[in-house]
Amino acid sequence: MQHPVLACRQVSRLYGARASEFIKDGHITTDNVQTLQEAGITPAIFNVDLDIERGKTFVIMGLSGSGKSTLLRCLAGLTPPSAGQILFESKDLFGFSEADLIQIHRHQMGMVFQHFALLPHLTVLGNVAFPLEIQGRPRAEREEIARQMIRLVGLEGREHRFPAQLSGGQQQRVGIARSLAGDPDVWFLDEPFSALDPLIRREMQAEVIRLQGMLKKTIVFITHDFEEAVRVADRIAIMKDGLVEQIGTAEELLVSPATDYVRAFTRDAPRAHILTARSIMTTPPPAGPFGGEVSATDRVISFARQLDASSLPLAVIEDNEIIGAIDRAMLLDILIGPNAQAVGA
Ligand SMILES: Nc1ncnc2c1ncn2[C@@H]1O[C@H](COP(=O)(O)OP(=O)(O)OP(=O)(O)O)[C@@H](O)[C@H]1O
Repeated sequence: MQHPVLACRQVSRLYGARASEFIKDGHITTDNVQTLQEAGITPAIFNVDLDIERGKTFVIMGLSGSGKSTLLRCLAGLTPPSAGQILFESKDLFGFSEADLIQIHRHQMGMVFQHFALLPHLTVLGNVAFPLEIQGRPRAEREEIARQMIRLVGLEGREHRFPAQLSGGQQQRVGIARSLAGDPDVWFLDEPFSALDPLIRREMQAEVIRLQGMLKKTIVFITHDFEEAVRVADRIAIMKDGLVEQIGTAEELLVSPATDYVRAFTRDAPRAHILTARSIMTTPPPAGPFGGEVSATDRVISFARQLDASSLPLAVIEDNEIIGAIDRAMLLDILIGPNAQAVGA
């Protein structure tokens, strides 16, 4: 198996005047979060273990204050952990010299934040070319790359505008183009779209998916919106009070939530878009007849109409074999959730 691009090994970050009393030889001296809290310490992240695979989109989710930004900043080499190790390409990220870390930031990592952080006195072209200027590339080369990036995010023709002359969505496109200009290996996006209107937000999510399809970056994406996570993620980590509650695909989180918190977090998820035939089918399948066939990996949304119109169950196929069946009565459970209750009930 390929090594992960980024990994956390027992990573914690503590805040508070007495934090150092609880750190010895690179480890936290207690497993008990409450002990830390009683000493006035905030474990912004606590004993986090995770692997981020190459070319995949890893989403970090959780409510405000759960530790998402701290985790991202540790992964990006911006905030050193109080204990544990961040591995970047299997090497200790905070073991690099400051000069090497600067080179990693310039050449291998790109970042987009919620507030676009564009340079107001530079044009779109100037903003997008800025990281290339820092890299020391010649003017002609950086302008050519910047123009390509501007085209990539659909802002052609607006190269000479200033940030204040752009809408929020357009500004964030500039942020995206700028973060990609240096051709980073890892692309960090910290709630990149939460300041945008819902419609623009969906457009930008589609944009990330489109860019990811073309560029195959490794992405670390923070959001507190599960629907957004479902749209962009390969895998999702759900955080609560500095702890990672569970890591899995959206479907794994829905089908086998590890904690009540994860179950509650995913309660309003768009189930038909997430669940596949495999995770809802009954086995062994009945002898038939069947009203049609679906593949085990098909999402419910793709065959919901066919199922609704069929009085017979659908056969679920894998490797040319019938491995299960789905009937119409299941559709309601999926669409409204098996334990849904009327409001006020
Ligand atoms: N520099 C700091 N000094 C003290 N406490 C901090 C610092 N940075 C973060 N914290 C605390 O650590 C916890 C996690 O913060 P963090 O910003 O990582 O959460 P978050 O999930 O990103 O929240 P949000 O969604 O609101 O951005 C919070 O309780 C926060 O107050």
